[in-house]
Amino acid sequence: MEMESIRDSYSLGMKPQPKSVSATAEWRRLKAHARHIKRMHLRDVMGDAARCEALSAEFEGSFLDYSRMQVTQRTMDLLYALARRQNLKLKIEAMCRGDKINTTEGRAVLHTVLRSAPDDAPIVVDGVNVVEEVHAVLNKVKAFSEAVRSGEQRGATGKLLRNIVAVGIGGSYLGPEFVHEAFRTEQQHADQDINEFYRLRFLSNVDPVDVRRTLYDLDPEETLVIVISKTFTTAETMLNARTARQWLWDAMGKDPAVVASHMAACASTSAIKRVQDFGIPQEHVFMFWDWVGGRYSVCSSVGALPLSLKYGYGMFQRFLAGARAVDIHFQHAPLERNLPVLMGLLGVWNASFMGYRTRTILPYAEALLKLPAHIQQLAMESNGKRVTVNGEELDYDIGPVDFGEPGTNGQHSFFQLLHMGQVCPAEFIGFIESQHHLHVEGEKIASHDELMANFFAQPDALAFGKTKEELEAEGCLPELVPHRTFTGNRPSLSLLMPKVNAYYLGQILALYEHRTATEGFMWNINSFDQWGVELGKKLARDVRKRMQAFRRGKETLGLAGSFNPSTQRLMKRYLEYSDSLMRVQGTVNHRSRPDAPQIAAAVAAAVAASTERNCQNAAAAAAAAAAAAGHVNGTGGAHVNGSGGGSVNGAAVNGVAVNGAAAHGSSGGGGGGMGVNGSSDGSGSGGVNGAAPKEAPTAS
Ligand SMILES: O=P(O)(O)OC[C@H]1O[C@](O)(CO)[C@@H](O)[C@@H]1O
Repeated sequence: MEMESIRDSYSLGMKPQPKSVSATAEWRRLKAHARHIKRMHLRDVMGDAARCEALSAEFEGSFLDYSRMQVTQRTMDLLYALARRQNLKLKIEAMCRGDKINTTEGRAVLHTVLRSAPDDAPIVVDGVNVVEEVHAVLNKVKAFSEAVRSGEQRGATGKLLRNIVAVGIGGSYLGPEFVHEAFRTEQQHADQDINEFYRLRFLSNVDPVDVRRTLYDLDPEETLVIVISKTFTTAETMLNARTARQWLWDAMGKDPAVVASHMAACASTSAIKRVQDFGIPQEHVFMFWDWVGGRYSVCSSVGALPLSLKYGYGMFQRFLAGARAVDIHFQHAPLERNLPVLMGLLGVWNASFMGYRTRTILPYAEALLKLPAHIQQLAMESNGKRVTVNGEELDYDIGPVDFGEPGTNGQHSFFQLLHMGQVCPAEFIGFIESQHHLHVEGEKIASHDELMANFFAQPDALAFGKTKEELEAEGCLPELVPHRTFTGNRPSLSLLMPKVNAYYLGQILALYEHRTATEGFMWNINSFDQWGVELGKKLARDVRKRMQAFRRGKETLGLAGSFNPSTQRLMKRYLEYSDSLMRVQGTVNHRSRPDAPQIAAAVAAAVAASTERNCQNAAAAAAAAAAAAGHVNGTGGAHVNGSGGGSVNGAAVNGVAVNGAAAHGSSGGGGGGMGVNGSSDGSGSGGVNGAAPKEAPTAS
């Protein structure tokens, strides 16, 4: 469909849009109203019981109180008027029926179908009923996860597959991880010993430290690696996937049965050829679709597969049910009673009319430790835009910077700024029931009550502040009064939910997905593409090519004409310095934990030497240190093995890989450990626990 016709179909039946929403009368009224509101202080209106009552809404036991937002009923009425002007309800309907509202990619946006019921009315995309496709995949996930958990599906050597390693990044990681973090302590599953038997880990960063941390203590024969990538092209994910595959091959041989038994994939239909080329059999491929954005994909096989393997499919079904409940609420509740719509309108009010450029998410539940990170990607990759759906520059502020931490930890991190720095609207999420009841004998208060005392107190501290007069009345030293005055009038909303279980976790997920979409619809932007992530990836490809050429000796360090002087200088320093360090060979023995101080000593020695601007000293220092360990290889480098260890600056460096140490089957005296290879020529020869690279040192 041509862009024009897609846009026309999308705007079918909608009021004609002015050039910019900021040109509408509704927008101008809100702008004028904001000037009035800025003269209001929350401490002057928070005593109005009728106002507090009016500025709240409830859905299925989840209670939203937004009376500490800098709004009045008039504000909300003006926001509802703008929502109607912006055809908000029609846009929600268009999204949920499968219109191709992601106009720059010509795609529908149908993450709601991921939690549809099997007998829901068909939703057809490009001639296909996607409801049927969704349930075919969910059934496949159910069958596979049950086969693995029952022991029917085992590894290549017959062992149970108890370790699940999910390889993915961005939306192929952050959503599943936030849910995993919450499920881990959810009592309903914790009682099931079988869930404790399984270990779920996420390998997202291409940093070899993430590889090591994820794999170091796992038995490859007991491990199922799931490669999660919509495109199956993301550089970080694919290198980590090849690394994990090599790790499996190192342990069990390069037999196709190894990948067939120990790897699976979640990928979009357009990536199927790449998945097959990687060697993963079709029965282990769990599709999702181009009409599911990465940051909206946790309800697809992206979340379903790892979470069902770890917790059982039933848990994931309850999670989907919670999300579905909010989907229905979002589509049918009136604006004034619609929780995600209210949160979205308040987001628009704060960003576009009150001028707040940041927003903090504060779940008062440690189980939601990873929720802020998920919402960061969801909100900022969706609404961090600069043009409208029609490509016109925005002439109004949108998309705040989102950040957050669980309470009460956040209070000891950035609350100083929240109370006395720039104004940053806060979103407090609290729960009536804890996942874990604890009242220590002799303590006057149960731990969850202590947590929730802060959930109730902090919003008032932000809203009311503490005046100069109050401080003086308390006898505050005059010279401290300016430093201890709290201006207050800092907006927040409070969401009080029953508990963190699978169902309400699904509700939270959908609440924020639909809050994000509401903001985008109001701002007239495309919340479902992400062109902004492309340029950095392309430049990294250029740098990668030059680094590989240098490592292969085909590139002088001049790098002239390729990069600006700053990048050239930085790359030159990195490449020279790391090249010298690579003569310090060691193996990473995944089964032994190099001591952090020892690593620090090794690197400190190399850094100390390099500050004399002579990178050769780094190798000399490291070689001298390793010589002290009695292992010097033929190439003048130093081999510090995984067992006897060596010494660098007096600290024993035990099994430390410094910047791409070559690896080989044995870790010297360390017994059958593994090395993760980045061999000195950068060619990656040998791989994880592979044959020693050609220039690998041999322990004397
Ligand atoms: O699932 P893929 O295709 O590997 O993409 C991973 C992530 O990279 C992005 O495309 C850019 O961050 C995200 O939207 C996506 O979730």
